[in-house]
Amino acid sequence: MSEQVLDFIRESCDVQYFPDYKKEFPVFLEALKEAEGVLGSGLKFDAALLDQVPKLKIICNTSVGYDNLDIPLLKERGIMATNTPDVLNDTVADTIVALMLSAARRITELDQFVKTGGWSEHGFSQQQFGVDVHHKTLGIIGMGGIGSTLAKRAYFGFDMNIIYHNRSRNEEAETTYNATYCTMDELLEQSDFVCVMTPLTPQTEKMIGKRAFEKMKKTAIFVNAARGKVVDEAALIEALQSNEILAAGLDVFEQEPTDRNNPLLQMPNVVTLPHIGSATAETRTKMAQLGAENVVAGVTGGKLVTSIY
Ligand SMILES: NC(=O)c1ccc[n+]([C@@H]2O[C@H](COP(=O)([O-])OP(=O)(O)OC[C@H]3O[C@@H](n4cnc5c(N)ncnc54)[C@H](O)[C@@H]3O)[C@@H](O)[C@H]2O)c1
Ligand SMILES: O=C(O)[C@H](O)CO
Repeated sequence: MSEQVLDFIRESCDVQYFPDYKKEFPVFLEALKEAEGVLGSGLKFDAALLDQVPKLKIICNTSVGYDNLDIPLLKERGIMATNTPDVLNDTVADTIVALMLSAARRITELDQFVKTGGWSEHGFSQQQFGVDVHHKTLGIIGMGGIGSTLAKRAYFGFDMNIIYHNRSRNEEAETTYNATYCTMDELLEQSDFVCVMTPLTPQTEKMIGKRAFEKMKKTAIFVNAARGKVVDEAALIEALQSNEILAAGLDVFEQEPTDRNNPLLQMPNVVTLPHIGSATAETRTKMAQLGAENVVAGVTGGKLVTSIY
């Protein structure tokens, strides 16, 4: 949270700032007991915690995903909740393109090859060729804000054929990026790149599992920048180990931070990132500012900018 954003909130509210609330949870909890609003990322409130914070009117998530929040419980308690949609679409879509390119062109693997002397010792061989991204078929599961921003880059920047699966048709993506709606099975069977971009919900949890990987092409590259739990990670590991798919680009994992012994971290054909989809200085500032506007509105009785319900 930048001083600028904190100052914006301070114009209307008393602020107590915890750069890492988990490290000083008892002090944070004491502050929370008096709080009318809370702003942060990954905050979790169960019934027992809510019982201790009677003045709380609003929880502002500084992320677009809000699977950390128990929405039915918050509604029942009359507590408002907000997230940060749209301001991060471009940055997250850029990250996904980076994962696609890195996995297809073996960028991180070859970076290590050069830096550890492999190139000078052994030279470059055709076994190290990658595969093209341009003119391939990109399947997007979850054609929302980020999915359609990715479609734009893939269609205009890489001449890709866009197919998608979503809860409902996205007419803008169909007309602007020539995206074709298809069933999940059709998408899995036809895509060269499968990118999942849905929220984590009871319906999407482990949505991509053994059966889905079996449906994919053997040459498919799987990219997940949504939430780790949308994928059955054991099935992903198995699919990579048995060459059911070619490679993967992952920004998110079932457990974060990932366990050092997670087999995905040992695979040269898997590109990993530490959940940094939106992590640029510019975008994180926009997300914090949007959260700040919401928290001020919630505490002072104003109109919320991006209410979840
Ligand atoms: N890696 C990161 O840093 C990062 C950054 C931003 C968002 N995310 C994740 O990405 C998710 C999507 O973000 P967004 O801003 O595009 O959200 P969004 O709400 O704009 O889009 C999500 C899309 O998924 C679709 N969807 C939901 N359930 C579905 C289902 N069962 N089957 C098919 N489609 C379904 C929705 O209809 C919607 O079109 C977030 O909820 C968050 O979990 C991750
Ligand atoms: O949901 C989100 O916004 C990301 O995961 C965190 O930036």
